[in-house]
Amino acid sequence: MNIYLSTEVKQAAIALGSNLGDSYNTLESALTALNHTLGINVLSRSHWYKTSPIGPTQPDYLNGCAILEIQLSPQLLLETLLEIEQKFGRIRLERWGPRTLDLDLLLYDNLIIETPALQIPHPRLTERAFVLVPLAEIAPTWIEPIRGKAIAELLKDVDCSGVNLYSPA
Ligand SMILES: Nc1ncnc2c1ncn2[C@@H]1O[C@H](COP(=O)(O)OP(=O)(O)OP(=O)(O)O)[C@@H](O)[C@H]1O
Ligand SMILES: Nc1nc2c(c(=O)[nH]1)N=C(CO)CN2
Repeated sequence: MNIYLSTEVKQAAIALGSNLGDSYNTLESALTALNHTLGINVLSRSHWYKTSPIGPTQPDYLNGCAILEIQLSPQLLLETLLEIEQKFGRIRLERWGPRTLDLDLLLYDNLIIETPALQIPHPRLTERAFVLVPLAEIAPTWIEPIRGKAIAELLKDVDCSGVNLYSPA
């Protein structure tokens, strides 16, 4: 892939998830891979959380979020996330089913994008405690541009009972 670096540095928020294989190592390695990508700098990251699965019956997930400084367009950033998913052998058998690595682009600066291939903010961001809990840890004042509400405010509207801090053994 050709990389076109912008001179402007923007911020993006991403979600990471895994519930197949060695999830902790996969998630840590995915963050390292992102940080080693031209045009991406991992600015901050949340703790990992063990979360009850939403969707079909499947193992618990490890979830977390990161804030990236980026010099890539939203489309190139999404392509990069999809490439890293593939690199970590993403296996996905069904919609919302188990996977080795899931990377979602949640927010990009204050942009709203609604195309078939890319929606920002991520359409299910505001309903997912497994995303809002880690995101609120690192970006509580970031305003979700469709609702015009801060992440810490959106967190108040979801049930966080299935989201627990994870400490690696
Ligand atoms: N903001 C976004 N972040 C990640 N993928 C997106 C986004 N907007 C659109 N997509 C598209 O959605 C496609 C399918 O995503 P994916 O397979 O991760 O869905 P899912 O994980 O099963 O469900 P969910 O989207 O609810 O997390 C991706 O290939 C990508 O092209
Ligand atoms: N707890 C949890 N549940 C999920 C997750 C996830 O990351 N965490 N991802 C899904 C598909 O995107 C479906 N269900």
